[in-house]
Formats: sequence, C-alpha cells, structure tokens
Amino acid sequence: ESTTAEKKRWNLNDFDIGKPLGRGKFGHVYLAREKRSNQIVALKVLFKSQLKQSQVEHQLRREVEIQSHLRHPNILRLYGYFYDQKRVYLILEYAAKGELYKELQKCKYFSERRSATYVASLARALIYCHGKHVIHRDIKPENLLVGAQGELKIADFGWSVHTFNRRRTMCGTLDYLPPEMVESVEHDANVDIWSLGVLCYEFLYGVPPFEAIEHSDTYRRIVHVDLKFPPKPVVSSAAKDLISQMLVKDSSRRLPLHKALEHPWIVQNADPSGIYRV
Ligand SMILES: COCCOc1ccc2cc1OCC(=O)N(C)CCCNCc1c[nH]c3ncnc(c13)N2
Repeated sequence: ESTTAEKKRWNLNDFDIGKPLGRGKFGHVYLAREKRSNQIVALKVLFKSQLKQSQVEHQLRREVEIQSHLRHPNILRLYGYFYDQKRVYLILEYAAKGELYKELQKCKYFSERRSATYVASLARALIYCHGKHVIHRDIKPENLLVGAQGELKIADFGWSVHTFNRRRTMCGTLDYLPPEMVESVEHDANVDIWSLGVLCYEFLYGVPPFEAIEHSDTYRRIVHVDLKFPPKPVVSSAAKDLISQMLVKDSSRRLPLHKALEHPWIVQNADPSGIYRV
C-alpha cells in the first residue's frame, strides 16, 4: 500500500473498464472501477499521437497540474494520471448525471430556480479558483457535468486556456468570449464574470446572448455588447438585472462574483445547498 507521501504510480491493470461515457476531441471517457478500493471513476484516454499533432502536450501537463490541486465540490476532481506507449490516462471523479448541455437541450431552457442554483454554484467555484490565481475555467454548458445528487461540476476540459490563442476559430465557440478576448487584449479573472453572465442567459433562454450565424456577427455583437432579452420565455427583471451587470464591456466594472452571490435574484432563487432536485 503506497503512503500518501510518495505518488502512487497507476496503470491500466489497476482498473476494470466499464461503459464509454462519451468521446471528446482528443479521446474517449470510460466508466471505470479501481480494483483495490472498488472506487468508481471516469477514465479519460487521450492518444499521444493526437496530442503531439495538435501540440498540446505541455498544455495538458499544465492543465493536469492545475486541476489536480483544485479541491471544490463544484470542480470535477482529477485524482491522478498515468500513461503507456500510446496513450495518456486521466483518473477523474465520475459525474453520474453526465453532461449539463444535454439536459439543457432536453428542457430547452431551465427554470429561474434551477438557473440561479447553478449560477451560484459556479460563482462559488470561480471565487475558489480566483483565490488560487486560476482563471478562465472556460465555463460553457459543454464543460459542465452533473453529479449524482444534481450538483454541478466544472470539468473544464482543458483546451480553453490554450485554444483561445487561436481565438478558438478552429474548434470552440466564440459565444463565451468577452470583448477583451475577442479583441485579444490582456485579460484577467473578470473574464469569468462575463462567461458566467453568458451562461446565466443561456440557462434561462436556451441560447447564448450574442449568437449569430457568422463568426463576424458574433464578434460584433460581443464587442458592442448587443444584449437583447427575448419576450419568450418570460424572465424576471431581477434575472435580467444580474445578467446586465455581468455583461459589461469594461471588465473592471463587471459585478464581482461575491456581489453576484448577494444579488436579490440569486438570494431569492438559488437553493443554498447548490443542489437542484429535478
Ligand atoms: C484534457 O481533458 C481534460 C478532462 O476532460 C474531460 C473530463 C471528464 C469528462 C470529459 C472530458 O473531456 C471532454 C470529453 O471528453 N467529452 C466531451 C466527451 C465525454 C463527455 N463526458 C461525459 C461524462 C459523463 N460522466 C462523467 N464523469 C466524469 N467525466 C466525464 C463524464 N467526462
């Protein structure tokens, strides 16, 4: 039995592999059970060839380094990693209710209580990250998972911090980029306030606020903060007020995350436990 001091060296024989949980850009994720402890985990398998080809190995190392030190109920745990000849394996906390965006697609949009509960959880997770000088966790629905009790988990699939160098025209969406990133000026933790505002809007309306067919139109709508609230579904003015205080062009004037947690809409709608029971 290895002591906690020396890092346990994992290998594939330590796990029984279960059903696939999905496939991402760089690899597959499987349900797995660590044999000795019977602990259920998610195992993400990345192909070294693909990592090399996309020049993301060092970025992945950085992402693993950051994620393995984060401990928060709303951030998916990274327990460890190992590799063999061809693959890198990430040992991750298993989120039993899967990807939030699939749930959002199914419901079209979330209730104000559900949206506020998720936004409060994300704000707390981001406050924790900023406290550890980690920013830009790239919170968009695709990066959010749901635990067995309905709690939100930022899985932050890691490419955000690097892909923005190429302004994500290649693979990710622009919808979540704040003006300072679209105009590629330096950015700080306030980018996460913007993304949280975008996410809050998308939870309530089912579409992101600056969506457009053409990238160029999305760019323009973001830099001009062309924020419009559709008449349907009906959304409270308190919710619109919070969103309007987060989607502000001047990053220093965005509502700080701890203030967002005190906003009336959050106080009146978010479940304090961060759990939304469907
Ligand atoms: C560099 O990589 C950093 C870590 O990236 C991930 C960590 C955990 C992930 C998925 C990750 O990347 C994205 C990805 O592969 N997909 C979008 C396809 C699979 C979706 N997962 C579905 C899923 C369901 N229950 C889960 N419990 C834990 N993790 C999961 C899932 N997925």
